Amino acid sequence: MSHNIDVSVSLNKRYSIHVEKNVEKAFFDFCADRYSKEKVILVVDEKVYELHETKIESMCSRYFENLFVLKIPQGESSKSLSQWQQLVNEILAEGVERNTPLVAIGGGVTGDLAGYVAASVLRGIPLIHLPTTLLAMVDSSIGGKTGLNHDTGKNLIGAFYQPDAVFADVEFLETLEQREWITGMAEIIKYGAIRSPELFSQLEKLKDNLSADDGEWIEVIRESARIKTDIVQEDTLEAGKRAHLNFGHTFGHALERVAGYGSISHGEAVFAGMIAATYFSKELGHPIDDTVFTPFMSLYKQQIQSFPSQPDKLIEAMKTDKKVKNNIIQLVLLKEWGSPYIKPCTDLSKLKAAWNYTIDQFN
Ligand SMILES: O=C(O)C(=O)C[C@@H](O)[C@H](O)[C@H](O)COP(=O)(O)O
Repeated sequence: MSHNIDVSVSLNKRYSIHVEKNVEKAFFDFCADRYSKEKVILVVDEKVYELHETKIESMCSRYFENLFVLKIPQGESSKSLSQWQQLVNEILAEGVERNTPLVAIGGGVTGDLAGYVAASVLRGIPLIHLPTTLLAMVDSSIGGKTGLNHDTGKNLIGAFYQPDAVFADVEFLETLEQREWITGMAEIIKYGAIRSPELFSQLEKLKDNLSADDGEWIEVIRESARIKTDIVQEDTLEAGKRAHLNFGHTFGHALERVAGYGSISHGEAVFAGMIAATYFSKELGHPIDDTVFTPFMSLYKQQIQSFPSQPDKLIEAMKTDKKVKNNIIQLVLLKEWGSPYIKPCTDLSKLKAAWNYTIDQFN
């Protein structure tokens, strides 16, 4: 039985997400059916390359004759215009054609940056995601969002650009640091909040066993990918429902920016953002039992060294969110677990109260 998850984003764009241990054969078969074997561009996180050079080279050179490897520094600061420009310069200097594929190998930063590079070189070259972190496997490699950060806000530059395929090889998770597992778990908790609350108890069991050897992790990754796929298929360009995937992010992106990109990880910020959004939902009278966050709280608290404690500054940062309409911040809130909705936020005192509550939880 195939475990692939098929994504259909338009009449002429469909692709598969493979989640399995060792994707080498699937990757070979896929490429052999589609691309010239002459050259492939690999945009790879330098730390991932250091740890997995043999695996990456063996996988890619099984089909491609020339690997053009571009390493990028680890961390959020790589999602910058200057890093994008450097990659574009190197690719154009090397020489590529419109059917030369680019493989993004790494976490969310690598995928977002390399995706935007693939979208812009020659107005678009084929893109394949090889996510190596939990977060990239369950979220950022799916759905075609690419992005760079700007001084004025997170992910403010980018395009929707769908990959030809996603190969999530869970063997990469064997070297994943604990902080990265925790970061990825936040997006799974998000899927629990907006769609499948049963994920909360599944994740609670798995949180003390951070190993992809556990088949239950693979199932949770597949289930998360299915949820994201369902939503993206319904609303590929985020005209409506897709914004629900932003639950916790309106707050989280503001936190990342005010704390300084990288000092609080994306997942840590999203977890805190979900606490703020849940508090806000409860203040509006929605009956939500927020003790589901309790088992995870200490994991996130121990990672976040210094939590920004200026609610006004955080609210200012929320005003550059991409969902802002007519100068009004649009929050993703919950009527109950599994039932998200968009709420224009006109009451800034409630927003401040949500921030103050969240700041208290982390100090
Ligand atoms: O794919 C989406 O849509 C999401 O919103 C998923 C988010 O988890 C992800 O972090 C995304 O990159 C945030 O996008 P943005 O549009 O808020 O920048």
